[in-house]
Amino acid sequence: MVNVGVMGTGYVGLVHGAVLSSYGFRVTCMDVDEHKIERLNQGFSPIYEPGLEELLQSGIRKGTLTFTTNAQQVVQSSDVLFIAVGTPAKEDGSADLTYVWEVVQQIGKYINGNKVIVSKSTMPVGTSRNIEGYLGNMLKGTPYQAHVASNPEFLRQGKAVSDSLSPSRVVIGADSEEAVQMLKTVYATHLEQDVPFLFTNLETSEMIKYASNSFLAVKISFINELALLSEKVGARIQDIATGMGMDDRISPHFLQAGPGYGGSCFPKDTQAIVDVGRKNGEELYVVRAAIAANEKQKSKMVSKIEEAISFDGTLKGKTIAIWGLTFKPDTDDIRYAPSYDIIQGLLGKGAAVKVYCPQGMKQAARDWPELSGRIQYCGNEAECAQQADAIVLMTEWEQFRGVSWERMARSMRRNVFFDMRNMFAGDIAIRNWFQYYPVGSMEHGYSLREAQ
Ligand SMILES: NC(=O)C1=CN([C@@H]2O[C@H](COP(=O)(O)OP(=O)(O)OC[C@H]3O[C@@H](n4cnc5c(N)ncnc54)[C@H](O)[C@@H]3O)[C@@H](O)[C@H]2O)C=CC1
Ligand SMILES: O=C(O)[C@H]1O[C@H](OP(=O)(O)OP(=O)(O)OC[C@H]2O[C@@H](n3ccc(=O)[nH]c3=O)[C@H](O)[C@@H]2O)[C@H](O)[C@@H](O)[C@@H]1O
Repeated sequence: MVNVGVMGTGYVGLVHGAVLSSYGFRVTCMDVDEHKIERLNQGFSPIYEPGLEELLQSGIRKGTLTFTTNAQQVVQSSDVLFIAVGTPAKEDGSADLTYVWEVVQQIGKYINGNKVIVSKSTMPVGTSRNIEGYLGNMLKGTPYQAHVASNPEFLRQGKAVSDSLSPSRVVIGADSEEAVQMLKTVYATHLEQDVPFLFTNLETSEMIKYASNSFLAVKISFINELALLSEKVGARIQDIATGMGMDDRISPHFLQAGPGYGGSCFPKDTQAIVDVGRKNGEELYVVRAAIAANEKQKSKMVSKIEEAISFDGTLKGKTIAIWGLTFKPDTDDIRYAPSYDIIQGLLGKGAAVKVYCPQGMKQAARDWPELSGRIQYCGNEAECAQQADAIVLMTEWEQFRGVSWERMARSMRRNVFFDMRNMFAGDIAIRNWFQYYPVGSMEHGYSLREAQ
């Protein structure tokens, strides 16, 4: 039986480790964060991800899943080591590989046999080759070999467990036959399930990851720009997306207009690939435009709110209720969430801001200290809406479907609803109580009859 080590227990490492343990592999997950490891050893998931805690507890019970802060232990007890640490953006947009190199140095220091080293983290092209070179040097004069592979992760937060159990594809970049064979063993279940596999070299595999995320970001920015135009010319963005999506070559996915993409990956990965382009003398104009359009989208949303509710020419004295802080539903992650920019924009224009989010409030209080004392955290949607002039729905949490529009509206000073996700675009009831502003159609001129 193969022993698996995973270094880094974030959204990717933890889910990956838990899923592999459910296939019966003996998995050790390692992290430098002692508090996280302590919680994990008690069977608690440090992140909110549907289905994860059950999987963790089952692995712990069966004895196939263990957690440690000891790098030596994980390196020496594993046949295959997955690197799943963060690769955040630096100030200049390039990927910060500090954590990756910390891990690689630990592997070089403690390696005690032949190992397969697999990058799951998203790393700029050339990084795996550098890791191969570094470990090769470290192992000179020993009988050991480090077989390096790139195996990018494509899971989505909020669906991380199901995406890991049934991935869209498995991409394996490797020159070494040992690495390929090891990964075929680890992913035997996916091979049996006929999940598509792509074998390629290290560089191509690294690029596939950035290419995929950048392309999705381009798609979102494209539809968002058309949404802004649609609001001016009387077209309806959702119907445009439907019409475009009927063409198989375009596909209907990732054409949902909104306040701009966020999360820990699209913003940083688009910047990182532009940086790689520059360093190699190739300006990536399309990706750069997607980044610029995303920034524009967020500031346009602030202007839209300002124009609609500054009946006396200012946002000063207006209270705005923000529903949803996380960058998408079913996650507690607020990294690069568009809600942050919109809150800052509204505060900058003098509005008072109240917020409610089913999962993101603890994180916001911790990670956005500059907002502390400037926004009011609320216990639920109703408390947030109370005495507000407008509600701005930033994240499409399903629980928002359960609210009573009448109750909300009656508790507010004014009844304006900005639906940044078009969650209620087809809902007649909300229009009985609110002046309703979706993204990408000419509301509130969009009448009840048209909505039917
Ligand atoms: N979050 C996501 O949905 C996806 C992320 N990715 C990529 O996967 C990588 C990891 O992302 P996340 O899981 O979101 O990151 P994360 O920030 O949630 O977790 C990273 C973990 O690595 C740990 N760490 C840092 N230095 C370490 C060291 N020297 N040894 C052991 N552990 C260490 C941190 O304490 C943290 O727990 C990134 O490159 C990201 O771009 C890829 C696909 C999806
Ligand atoms: O590399 C990563 O980390 C991951 O990044 C994204 O996954 P994730 O960030 O979890 O979330 P998405 O569902 O892709 O959404 C990203 C952002 O785009 C926005 N979005 C998405 C789709 C859409 O049509 N419109 C839109 O505005 C979402 O609201 C969110 O803010 C990719 O979808 C994953 O395949 C990839 O593995």
